[in-house]
Amino acid sequence: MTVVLKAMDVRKSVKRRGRRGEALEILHGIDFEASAGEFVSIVGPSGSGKTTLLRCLSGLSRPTYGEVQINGQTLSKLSERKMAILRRSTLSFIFQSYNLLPALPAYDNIVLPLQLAHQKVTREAVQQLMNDLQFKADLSQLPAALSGGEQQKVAIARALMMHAKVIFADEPTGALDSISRQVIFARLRALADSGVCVVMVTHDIEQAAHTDRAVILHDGRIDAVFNHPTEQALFAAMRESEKVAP
Ligand SMILES: Nc1ncnc2c1ncn2[C@@H]1O[C@H](COP(=O)(O)OP(=O)(O)OP(=O)(O)O)[C@@H](O)[C@H]1O
Repeated sequence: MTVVLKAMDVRKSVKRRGRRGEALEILHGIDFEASAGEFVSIVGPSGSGKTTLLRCLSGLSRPTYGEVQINGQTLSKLSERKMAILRRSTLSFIFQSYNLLPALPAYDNIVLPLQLAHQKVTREAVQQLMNDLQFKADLSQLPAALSGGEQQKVAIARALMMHAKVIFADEPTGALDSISRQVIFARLRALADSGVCVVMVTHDIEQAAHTDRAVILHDGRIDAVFNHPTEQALFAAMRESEKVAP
């Protein structure tokens, strides 16, 4: 399998407010690899650094130390322009907070990245995908008129339409009912099976157990890695380091 994503000794510090700029290290040296066709989950307790890691891996945030490579390109060495091209051509993001543009109807939110990347898209293709995702609302609505789950589906559709080679997803099904959760998860699973590299942050151990590899994060460090994880193994590992109540 071709490695498409590689992180070497990634550290991330932030400046703490009101503490004379004192730095707080959130990630303490993360090594990570993911290949084409691999579905990797990142799990761990709240505050363990999952979102921070995903942002560093995806180039949305610059590590303080160490480096991230996507398709052999070191992100910190890319110009803004080259990074923008890489984002448009190769990467897709599903954010925890949806990141929809409030002034644009749902449909426009979905197709905007495609239009920016000069890719063709038809209303039928978008409607078909939304039907598959069991999106029942009107695509001409503004995000504010949609429920949290519907907004999440719009954000997911926007990412899926891009035909990206690497998908970064932060709690992509957090706002969804259980049927929708399964539908979206199955979609991501199928994309990975077709050769896409999917990296997903999740609190859902059941879902993580259906990914190819689960990385457990604890206090900004990788605590354990499971290839072909099982729910039992993941729960045991989380308990082991007192991350979930027994
Ligand atoms: N910009 C920032 N300034 C200060 N602290 C931050 C900043 N970003 C993240 N943190 C802290 O770093 C830690 C890790 O945050 P992060 O959001 O990565 O955790 P997480 O594992 O994704 O949590 P959750 O599961 O709750 O989403 C938290 O303690 C958070 O408060």
